[in-house]
Amino acid sequence: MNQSPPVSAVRIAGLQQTFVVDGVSRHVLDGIDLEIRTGETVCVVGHSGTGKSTLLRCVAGLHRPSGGEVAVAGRAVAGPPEGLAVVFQDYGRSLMPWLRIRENVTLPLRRTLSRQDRNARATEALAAVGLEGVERLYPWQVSGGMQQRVAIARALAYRPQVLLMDEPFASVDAQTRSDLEDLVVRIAAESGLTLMVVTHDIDEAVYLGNRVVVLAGKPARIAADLEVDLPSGRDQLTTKADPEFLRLRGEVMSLIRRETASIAERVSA
Ligand SMILES: Nc1ncnc2c1ncn2[C@@H]1O[C@H](COP(=O)(O)OP(=O)(O)OP(=O)(O)O)[C@@H](O)[C@H]1O
Repeated sequence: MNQSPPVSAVRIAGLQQTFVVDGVSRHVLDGIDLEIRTGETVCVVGHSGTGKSTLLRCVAGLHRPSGGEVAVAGRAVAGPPEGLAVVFQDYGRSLMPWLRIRENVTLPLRRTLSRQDRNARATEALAAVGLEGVERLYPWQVSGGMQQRVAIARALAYRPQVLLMDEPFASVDAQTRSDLEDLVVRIAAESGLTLMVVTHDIDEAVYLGNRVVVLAGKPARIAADLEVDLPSGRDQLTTKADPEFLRLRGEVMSLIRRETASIAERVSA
């Protein structure tokens, strides 16, 4: 049988991004080529200010690239693409405090689904993130970790094919962070979602990812694109003690350290 090759969920080719602020131009991304296969989780790490969020925002259609191409599910991105959802770090700003949790989750579905279908989706998505029974509360009546679960539920209720997460767990405590990481691992395995996660945390990147992409340089390029060859049933204790986890973690860390050292050299020169 003649099968056509699967379309990449995300395809980035020759991406350039330059910002001009007060007449001063800053070249942030230089020729980024990246392909994310359907169902894959790709984590993007790099030094602070390297351009990780800029890359994610180009995929989300929130920045217009200065050059190159971005396509989601085979379609060129010219604005927020259909079938794509984003979870940002700051749940405090992404949830509407005057809406109950159920209404926050159903908000993006108002134009497309009946009230009954929206509510069914919300119930299902809130259950998927372990948040039953809080539908009628307001976001400020639940903990920070629960608010971030609501933000994830809202993204899931939309049933995206591609989910982008920008430092999604940076604002929660360490225990909540590992719970949310496990939640994402489970959702990715069960739903077949394609995930792109931007994170500062190297352990998190290796734990969540099928691949870890390291951005480095000014302007930034892809310094490494590493396959994570760890068993899929990941677990905070056994996976993080696996020799392959420790090897990859060390490799990513040394790439980022090398970048930090070269920044320090440039500053002192
Ligand atoms: N809209 C914008 N206008 C001008 N400059 C911008 C804009 N967005 C980002 N930048 C600049 O681009 C560079 C990369 O920013 P970006 O937020 O993508 O980095 P990052 O790697 O995500 O950083 P961090 O890890 O600290 O969040 C920074 O120098 C930032 O000031």
